[in-house]
Amino acid sequence: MHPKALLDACSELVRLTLKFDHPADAIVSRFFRDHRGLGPRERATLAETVYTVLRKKNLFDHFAPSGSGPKERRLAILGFYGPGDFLRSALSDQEINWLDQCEKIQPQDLMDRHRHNLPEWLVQPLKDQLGDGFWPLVESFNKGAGLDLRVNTFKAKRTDVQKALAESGIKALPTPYSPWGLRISGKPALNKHPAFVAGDFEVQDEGSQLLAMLLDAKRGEMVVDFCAGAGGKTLAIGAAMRSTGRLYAFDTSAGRLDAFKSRLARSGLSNVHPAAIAHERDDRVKRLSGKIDRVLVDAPCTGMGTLRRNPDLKWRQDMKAVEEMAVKQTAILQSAARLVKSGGRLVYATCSVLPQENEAIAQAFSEANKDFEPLDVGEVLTQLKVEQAATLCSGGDNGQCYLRLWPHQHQTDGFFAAVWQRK
Ligand SMILES: C[S@@+](CC[C@H](N)C(=O)[O-])C[C@H]1O[C@@H](n2cnc3c(N)ncnc32)[C@H](O)[C@@H]1O
Repeated sequence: MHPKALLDACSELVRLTLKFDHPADAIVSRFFRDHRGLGPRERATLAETVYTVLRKKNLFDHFAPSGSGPKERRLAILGFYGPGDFLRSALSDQEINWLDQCEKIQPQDLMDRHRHNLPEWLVQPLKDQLGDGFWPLVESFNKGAGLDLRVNTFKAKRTDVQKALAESGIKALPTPYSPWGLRISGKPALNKHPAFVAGDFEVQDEGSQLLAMLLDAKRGEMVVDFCAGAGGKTLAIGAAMRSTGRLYAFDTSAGRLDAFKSRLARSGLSNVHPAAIAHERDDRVKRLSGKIDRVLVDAPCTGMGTLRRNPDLKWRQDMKAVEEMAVKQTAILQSAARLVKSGGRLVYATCSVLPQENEAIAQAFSEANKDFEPLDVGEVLTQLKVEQAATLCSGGDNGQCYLRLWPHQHQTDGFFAAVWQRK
């Protein structure tokens, strides 16, 4: 594609994304569907340009007024993903001049808001928790995420998948904490790889793998993944159960559960039972009350731990959304807890880094439900032979009460988890 045409396409995609009426990944996928002639490189340029604009929106909004032409074009120029010469061949002299001026500005000459590129409502909660760690977190949010795989241990061994990938020229190293994980260098296309097609691995962040591990589901048990969505964690739990027992995958979104079906077929698991529920107090939930060995509540959340992948989320939410989410999370956790039988385990998890969606929900639940005894996540992970488990945790007397993963410290998305045992 000619540089001018590619820049025009980038500007159009930036315009569509900045309406914030749909998630950015959905808008990008739709754009690609509507423009089937785009090649892989052009798609990469388009997607990365849009994501850079979303990541650095405060900074680019600060630079844009000194340029000329439609705003989305100025933003696309600033965020353009590709060689500088290629971009400049699409620009007017005036635009080249402006871009040169913008690129000369040093980070130390900028105001904090233009450096952190976060909405104000999100800044203080992060600074309060992290202190000096705030800027390293910001840096990792602005870099994009790596690529982790979870080996389907029901079908394959981690070393064998690693070898199969190496034979195709894909370098994969064992993840530091999850015994199921491989971390890939670069972003190779994997969905046609024979090992993927055979169901030997799934793409899954190492943090998500650790959440599924915390459930410690065993062969033959009755288990519920209460907010199963597209089933990422369900598959990990089903494999841990060696395809035995019964694993219910509940979700209020029938669409997400549908998307799960092809992954489930590939996984080879026969113990998973997806079921759409109307809400958390659905009759199906009532019928299973007190009968379940382990329940995972991977609650809907603001997703503020996933800003490396979903930078649009920070612009599409606010404190009011956090408060509304907390009400929903409390209700779902309370309802899901009724499923757990005496001696059974309950895990509450989010991919948010905000205490309002995490510690606050867990503490309130512990106070209101004295029959649920909080377990130290650090101890649970140590028993599961996860290396350096204590460094993944925070809270409580020994700092090991909750799982607390951070992109800048653990190279995972931001995750939280709390674990209880019913007395
Ligand atoms: C964080 S996502 C789950 C991701 C999924 N566990 C995975 O690993 O791929 C939260 C899910 O909760 C579902 N959800 C929202 N409200 C719910 C409710 N009241 N009961 C059950 N699920 C709900 C959403 O549809 C969404 O799929």
